[in-house]
Amino acid sequence: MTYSVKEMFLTLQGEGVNAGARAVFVRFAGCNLWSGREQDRASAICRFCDTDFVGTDGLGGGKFADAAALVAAVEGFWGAAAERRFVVLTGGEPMLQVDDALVAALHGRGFRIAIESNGTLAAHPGIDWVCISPKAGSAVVQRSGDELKLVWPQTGIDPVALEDWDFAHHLLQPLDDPQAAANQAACIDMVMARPRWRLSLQTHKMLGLR
Ligand SMILES: C[S@@+](CC[C@H](N)C(=O)[O-])C[C@H]1O[C@@H](n2cnc3c(N)ncnc32)[C@H](O)[C@@H]1O
Ligand SMILES: Nc1nc2[nH]cc(C(=O)O)c2c(=O)[nH]1
Ligand code: SF4
Ligand SMILES: [Mg+2]
Repeated sequence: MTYSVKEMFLTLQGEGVNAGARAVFVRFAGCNLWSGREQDRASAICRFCDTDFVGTDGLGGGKFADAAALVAAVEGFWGAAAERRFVVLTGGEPMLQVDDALVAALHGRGFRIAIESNGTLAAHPGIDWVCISPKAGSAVVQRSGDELKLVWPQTGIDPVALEDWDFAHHLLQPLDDPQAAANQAACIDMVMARPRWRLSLQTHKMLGLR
């Protein structure tokens, strides 16, 4: 199938348990919880998105005719080195496009595959690191994985109710909005009160990385 990719880049994973790891990011175009148009934000299910995922016009983006073409581009960003090949599939909502052919082709070139997903679609079973970030008002079907990364505070979600979801790590990531400082304080308070959770910071934003 043809994959629509907004942008692709080599950076450090900024968030979550893998923060600091060198990774190729593939940002798929499109999401099922917001059109991506500002005029639709107030009526969207997910209203706090910090990302432009509309179209295929970003750096490294485009339409890739098949999995082999997409993986060749990923490999181009990574370079020849064989050690610890790591790709993060994000978006937009990557599970709208990730399929058997892409997972097999990435594994065939030695990549460990992580996904950043809103959890409303089942994660592909071949993915090596599943990060799910639930959104209030959506039906989360993927309730197991490697890390649950809740953007917090978020009206309509109680973190305590997510503590028994089957994830190896439960993370709170401060909502990046004009109240960022208060949001960070709220996350710290929650982690101090409930040690199941730990703090995830968007370190790429602090470092000026993509
Ligand atoms: C842009 S989303 C793409 C992947 C997928 N659609 C999702 O929501 O998980 C990547 C990550 O950024 C987080 N995120 C989006 N907007 C944010 C914001 N304003 N502050 C903090 N994290 C945010 C999401 O919750 C998710 O963990
Ligand atoms: N460096 C970096 N780390 C990230 N972790 C999750 C991201 C995302 O937008 O999915 C992201 C991103 O956009 N950049
Ligand atoms: S689900 Fe993810 S990509 Fe979609 S609007 Fe929300 S944060 Fe953005
Ligand atoms: Mg991001």
